[in-house]
Amino acid sequence: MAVFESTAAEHGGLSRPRLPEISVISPGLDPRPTTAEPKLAVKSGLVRQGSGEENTERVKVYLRIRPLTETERERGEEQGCVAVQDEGTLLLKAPKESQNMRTAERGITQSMHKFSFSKIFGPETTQQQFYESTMKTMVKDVLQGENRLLYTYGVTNSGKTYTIQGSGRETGLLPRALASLFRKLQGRLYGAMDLKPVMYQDVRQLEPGEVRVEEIRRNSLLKEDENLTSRRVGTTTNGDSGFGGLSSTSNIASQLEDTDSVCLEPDSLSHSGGDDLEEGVQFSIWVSFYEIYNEFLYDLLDASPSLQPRKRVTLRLSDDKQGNPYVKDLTWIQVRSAEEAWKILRAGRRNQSFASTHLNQNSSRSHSIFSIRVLHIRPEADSGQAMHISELTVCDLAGSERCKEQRNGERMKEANNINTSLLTLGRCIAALRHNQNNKSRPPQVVPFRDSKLTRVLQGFFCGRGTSSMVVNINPCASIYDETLQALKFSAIATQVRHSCIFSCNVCFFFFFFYLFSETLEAERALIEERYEDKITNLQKHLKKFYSQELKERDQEIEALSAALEKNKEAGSGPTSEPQGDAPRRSQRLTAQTELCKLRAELDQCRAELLTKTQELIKLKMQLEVPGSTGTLTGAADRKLEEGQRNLRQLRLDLQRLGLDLQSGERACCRNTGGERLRQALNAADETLVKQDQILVELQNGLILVKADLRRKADTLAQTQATRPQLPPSGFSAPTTPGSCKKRGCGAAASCDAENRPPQKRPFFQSLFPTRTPTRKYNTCPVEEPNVTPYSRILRSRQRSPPPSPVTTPRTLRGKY
Ligand SMILES: Nc1ncnc2c1ncn2[C@@H]1O[C@H](COP(=O)(O)OP(=O)(O)OP(=O)(O)O)[C@@H](O)[C@H]1O
Repeated sequence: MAVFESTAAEHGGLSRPRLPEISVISPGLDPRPTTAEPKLAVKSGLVRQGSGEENTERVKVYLRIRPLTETERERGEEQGCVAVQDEGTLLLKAPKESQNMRTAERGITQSMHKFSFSKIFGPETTQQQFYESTMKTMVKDVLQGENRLLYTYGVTNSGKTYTIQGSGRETGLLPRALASLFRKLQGRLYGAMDLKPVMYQDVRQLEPGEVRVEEIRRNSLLKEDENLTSRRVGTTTNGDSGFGGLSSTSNIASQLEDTDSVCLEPDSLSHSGGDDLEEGVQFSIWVSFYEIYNEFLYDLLDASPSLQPRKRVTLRLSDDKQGNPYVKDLTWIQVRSAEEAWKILRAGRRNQSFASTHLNQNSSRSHSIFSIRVLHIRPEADSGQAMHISELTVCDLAGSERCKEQRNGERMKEANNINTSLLTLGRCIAALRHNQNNKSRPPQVVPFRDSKLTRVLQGFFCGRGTSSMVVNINPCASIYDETLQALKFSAIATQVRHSCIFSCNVCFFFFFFYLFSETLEAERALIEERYEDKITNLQKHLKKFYSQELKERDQEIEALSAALEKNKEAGSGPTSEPQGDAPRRSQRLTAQTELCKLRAELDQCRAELLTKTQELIKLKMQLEVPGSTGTLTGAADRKLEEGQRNLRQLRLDLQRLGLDLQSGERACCRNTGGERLRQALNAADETLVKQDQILVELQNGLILVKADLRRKADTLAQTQATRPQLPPSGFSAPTTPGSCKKRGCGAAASCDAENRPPQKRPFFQSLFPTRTPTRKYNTCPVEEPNVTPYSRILRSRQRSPPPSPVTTPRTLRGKY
C-alpha cells in the first residue's frame, strides 16, 4: 500500500475550502530543519539585515500526542492508527470505521499518510520535557527583545489547554514561561510605581490616566482571585459567573485545584539570573488576556465578579502608527511575580467561554490569547528613547470539530465561527507559503483581515516576530478523520519560513494594497454613482428633447397629411408624381373614375354619332332623286357627297378617339398618363365639337337643299296645276296636319318608303310629304319671317333628344 507524505504541496489557491486529500511527495520541501540552516543571531533580531528568506528558519511545528484515557481504551479507541516513525515523522493509518478508509477502499484516497514535524512528542512526554523543547528558548528570546508567538492547534479534546495551562500539578507552558521569566528577571524588575505613565502611553497610544486605571484593575483582580481561591473550597456547581452563562468557575476551579502557587519543576528554575540580559536594563512585565468568541473580542481581565451581570463589552481592533494591528482599550496589567500573573490568568479564565460538548466536558469555545509584554527600560536614559517592548503571546485556539455533531444551536454557531477562523488561518499560512515558494509569480494577498484571529496574530507572520505551532492530536480511532484534517493543515505550516523584513514589507504592501483597493473600490462606487446620476439626467433630458422633437414631427406629419388629403380632394388628377403606395393607389382610383366618366361620355358620343349616322342615311335616302331631276338635285348630291366625306371623317375621328381612349386607359393603368388621358379626352371633345359643327353644316346644307327643292316643287306644282293631272302615286294627302313638324317631314316620308325598295323609291316623295295648301308649316319662312330654317335646325340640334340606347357596334366596342 502506497504511503504518501502529506506536505500539502498541492494546496491550491486561497479559495479552496478543503485541503487536498493526498499530497505528493516533495523531497525538496522537507520541513525539518537541517544542520546546514544557519541559526539566527537572536540579538540582532529575527533575521539578519540584508539576508533573504532562504536564510530564515522554517516555522516550528511541534506535534504532541495525548495519551488515551482509561475510558477511551475501554471503548476500543486504541486501534494503532497513530504511529510515531521517528522523532519527526508520523504515520497515520485509517481505522476500519473511518471515512478515510471508506474512501480509500473506493480508490479515492489513501489509507495511510505520513507527516513530518519539527519534533514529535508522544503520549509519554511530560509537561516539563515539552516546555524545555518548545518554549524555553522563546522566553529567552523575548527577554532579549524578540517577539514570539506560540499557538496550539488541534481537534477538540486533543490536549491544547492541557498543553498551555496544564492540569493540577502538571502545569503547562504558560505558567512555566511566567515562572522562568520572573526567575530570570530577579533583581532586574523596574518598580511599578516608578514607571512613568507617559512611557507606556507612547507605545500603546493610551490616554493619560489609563495606567492608573489598570493599577486599580490589577488590584481588584488580584483581590478577586484571592476571594475565588478562598471560596473554591467546597464550590462545585455554581458555574455561571453572570457573563453570558458561558464560564464555568467550577471547572476552572477543579482544573486549578491545589495550584495557588505556580508549581514548577526544579529544572525550570535552574536558569536563574540574567546572564544573557543586557547590562543596565531593567524590566517591567505587563500581561493581558482576551478571547475571540464568535468573531468578537472580549477582554477577560475587564470584569469583576462583584459587579452585577452586565452585557460584555466588545473590543475593537485598530492599527498603530506603524500599521500594526492592536486591540484597542485592552487591559494591560503590570505584574511583579509569576504567581501574581498566574492569579490574573486564572481570574481571567473565569470569564472565558467554555461549554460542554460531546467530546469535551470543558471545551474552549473561543480562542484565548494571553500576552506577556516585557518593557526594557534604561532608568538613566531618556524614557522615550530607552524603552523597548518585546512580547510573548500564547494562544490557545479553540478546537476544530464537525459542525453537524453539534445539536445545540449556540454550539453550532460557535463551531462554525471556530472552523471559519481556523480555515482563514490556514489560508493565511498557505498564502505565505505560496509567496515564499513562488517568488517569480505575483504574490497572493494574505487574507489576514478575513478573521479577527489572523488579524491579531498578523504581526507574528509579517516579520514582527516568529511563531511556533503546537499540533495536538488525540489518538482515538473515532476521531481519526478530524485528526487527519488537522494534520494536513499543519503540514502546510511546516512549509512556511519565518517572514523576513521583505516579507513584512510585502505583508504591509498587501495591507496597504488592501486598504488602497478598498479606497479605490469606494471611490469607484462613488464615481459610478455620480455617473449613474449623470446618465440618468442625460437620459431624462434626451427623452424630453426627443419626445418634443417627435411631437413636432407628428404635428408636421399631421399637417402634411391634411395638406395631402386636401390636395387630393382639390386636385382633378394626379398633378404630381406619386410618392409611396397609398398616394399611387388613390391616384389610380381617381384615374379610373375619370376613365369611367370618359367612357360614359364616349358612349354618349357614340350614341349621338349613331343617331346622326342614321339621320344621315335617312337624308341620303331622301336626297336620292331620279335622273330627270339631276339638275335640281345636283347641289344636293354634292352636299350628300360632302356629308359622306364628313361621315368618313367622323368615323376616322371616332377611331382616333377610340385609340386615344385606349392609350388613356393604358396610361391610367400605369398611373403615369393622367395628363395624356386628359389631352386625349380634350381631343375627343374637340373632335365631337367638330363633328357637331360638320353635322350642323350638313344639316343646314340639307335644309337649304330641301328648301330649294320645295320651292322648285311648288313651282312645279303650280305649273302642273295650270294643267290638271292626276297626282302622282308617290304623293299622298297629309294624314295629320302636324305630322311634318320635324326636319322636313322625313318621318312621314319614311313611313311610305318602308314598303318600297330604296332604289326604286322616288326621291321627292320621301322629301315632300303630301300637305294641304293651307298647311300649318310653322317653319315656313314666309309665315315666320323671323324664324329661318337655319335657326330652327340649330335649335333642334341643341334640343336633340337623349341618345337612344343604341348598342355600340361590335367593331368599335371591341377596341375598348
Ligand atoms: N498530554 C496529556 N496527558 C494527560 N492528559 C491529557 C493530555 N492532554 C490532554 N489531556 C487530557 O485530555 C482532556 C482534554 O484536554 P483539553 O481540555 O486540553 O483539550 P482541548 O484540546 O483544549 O479541548 P477543547 O478544544 O475542546 O478545549 C483533559 O482532561 C486533559 O487533562
